[in-house]
Amino acid sequence: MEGIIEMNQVSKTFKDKKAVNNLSFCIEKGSIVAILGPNGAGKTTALSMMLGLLDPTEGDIKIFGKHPKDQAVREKTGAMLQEVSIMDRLKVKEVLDLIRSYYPQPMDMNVLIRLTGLAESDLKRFAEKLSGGQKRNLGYALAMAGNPDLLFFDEPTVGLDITARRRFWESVRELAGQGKTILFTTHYLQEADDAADRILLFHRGSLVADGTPEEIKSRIVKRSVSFLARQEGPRLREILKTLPVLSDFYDKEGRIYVNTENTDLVLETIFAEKLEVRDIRIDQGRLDEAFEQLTISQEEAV
Ligand SMILES: Nc1ncnc2c1ncn2[C@@H]1O[C@H](COP(=O)(O)OP(=O)(O)OP(=O)(O)O)[C@@H](O)[C@H]1O
Repeated sequence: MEGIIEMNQVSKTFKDKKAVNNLSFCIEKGSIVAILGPNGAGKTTALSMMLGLLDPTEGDIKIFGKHPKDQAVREKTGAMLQEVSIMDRLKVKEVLDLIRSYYPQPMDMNVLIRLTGLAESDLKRFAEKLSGGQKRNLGYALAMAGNPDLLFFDEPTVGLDITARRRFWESVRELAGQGKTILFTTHYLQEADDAADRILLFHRGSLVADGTPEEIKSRIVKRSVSFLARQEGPRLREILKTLPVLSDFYDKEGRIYVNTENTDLVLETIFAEKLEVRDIRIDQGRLDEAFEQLTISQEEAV
């Protein structure tokens, strides 16, 4: 696979604050990657370095095999940052035409309008008169105006309603299907899970997990097998304690919970040992709870 973004031991320090700490990863062509992390995790700083807006204190960044500030890289890159700044006194169509004119092969205006959900009537309006959500759509259109191969979005769905959010992610999927590479930041595990092929989990400037949403979820979400025991004899406890996959086990309101990474093995043991249990349930912990726990436990480890 072709590496579009290569980060090699990249750090950024502001005075004595290490905002990004020794990041190394490679992002492949056509992928949709989420940088996920709580406030202050270093997401925006990392993105700004990839865009060439900030220089790393240490390490090396290559975009399309070149320095992020290289003109050839800029021509193939689009970005929508948290604050969408829009030129005053220009109508939406005029702004889009102006930005498109800077690029050798801009995106077709009709495609741009379709993908971003800007209405025909929006095009004739002054950009500064648009609503917050419409300004975001314009920000998205401006990011794509040059028909870039690589797109960066910093918290792209903040302030968008559910319909606009869905349209946005559908269009991002379409772009990835055409071989474009997309990197976005988010605070929400659910959004990263819904939209990304790969999640880079940041905490306090460091990369603490890297994998598919399934891998990240299975790492951080606890699963449990629970049941009611007909007789809560010592044999049951002894057998449960021998399970190699056990991470925790407790009673709650008469139900026994076995927290485990391998629910299949717990079930197999229950049946093989003919344990007298009934009403067996498999539960998956909530994603948001698990994410919160992970970031808290990372904080405690620091
Ligand atoms: N220009 C700067 N000068 C000093 N410190 C900075 C600067 N920019 C960022 N920081 C600090 O670096 C850390 C990482 O900030 P960054 O904005 O990258 O985090 P983030 O993950 O994008 O957060 P958020 O989700 O709140 O946008 C924070 O502690 C922040 O205060």
